[in-house]
Amino acid sequence: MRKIGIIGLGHVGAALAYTLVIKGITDELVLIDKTDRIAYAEKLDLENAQIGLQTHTQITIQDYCQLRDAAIVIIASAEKTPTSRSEIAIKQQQNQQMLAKLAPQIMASGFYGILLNMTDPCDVMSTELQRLTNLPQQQVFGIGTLLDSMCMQRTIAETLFVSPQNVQGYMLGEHADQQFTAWSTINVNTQPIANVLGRCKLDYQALETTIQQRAEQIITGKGYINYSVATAIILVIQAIFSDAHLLLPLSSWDPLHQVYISQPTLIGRPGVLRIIDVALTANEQQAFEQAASSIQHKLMAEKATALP
Ligand SMILES: NC(=O)c1ccc[n+]([C@@H]2O[C@H](COP(=O)([O-])OP(=O)(O)OC[C@H]3O[C@@H](n4cnc5c(N)ncnc54)[C@H](O)[C@@H]3O)[C@@H](O)[C@H]2O)c1
Repeated sequence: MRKIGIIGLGHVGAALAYTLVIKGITDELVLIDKTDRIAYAEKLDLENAQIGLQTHTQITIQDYCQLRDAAIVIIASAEKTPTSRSEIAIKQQQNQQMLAKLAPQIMASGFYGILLNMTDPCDVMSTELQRLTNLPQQQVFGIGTLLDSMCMQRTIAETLFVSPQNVQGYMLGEHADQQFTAWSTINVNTQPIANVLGRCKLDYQALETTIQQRAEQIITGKGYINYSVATAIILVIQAIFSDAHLLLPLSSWDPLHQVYISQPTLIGRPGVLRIIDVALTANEQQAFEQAASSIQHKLMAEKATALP
């Protein structure tokens, strides 16, 4: 039996629950939100939706004990959707306090599966979540720059008139605040992007700006991102269930910097299998170091404000 838990049934959690149900990816789904009526309404709506499906998903709500034998729990709870990426930092303290309440309840159930964190600031909160649950680092990670990398694939694909699937490579660093396009990792139609851009005389800086603006435009436009992020989470869930050994830019533990940071991460049934070292250019390595410092700084600021 495949069992998944979702904590936080806002825009992301609800879109994810719907996608899991209509694709028949999980046999059991545990839905938890701080508001009972939201969880109850989502259960009824998803149960009605199943009348038109050939698959069945058993849905239970508001019961942390049900997480005991879940394979994966997705943390999609937040105090309030940030309306801009800069607001994410302001929400950090509230979200940290929220995770401090959730984590003991998850662990009290006897849960020993994989925790996938969505809550922003993603790298900081993933670090916190591992500390709070004390689960092995292999079993805790965040969505990191996966969605941002999808934005990069789409932007480059549209510019060069190719399928986004023909664009491989990563956005790395700290999701939202200090993320960067690792140009040296990007191939288009198997060619290094440097060759392709050189031929088309395209400007890296202009392209980087368009990539970075893509997610921001969605957030300013409708106030949140849900469909694309739900798809990104489904990709991770299926890689875990099928033990795919898939390489994705996720927020995983970096022993050198002692933080979670978005880096190329190999995913399979146990969770993180290993981090893949990519040869970055000197500038990209510097951007990665800055991202690590930014995450460390936010964690230290959090500790300082937590003191009595
Ligand atoms: N990394 C990414 O690419 C990415 C993309 C989209 C969203 N996000 C992040 O995902 C998180 C969720 O986004 P959203 O748009 O769904 O937010 P939202 O505000 O729509 O939903 C949050 C939900 O969490 C619930 N909640 C709050 N406190 C809770 C608690 N203690 N226990 C259980 N539930 C609780 C709220 O009731 C609400 O339903 C945010 O932190 C957002 O920034 C990350």
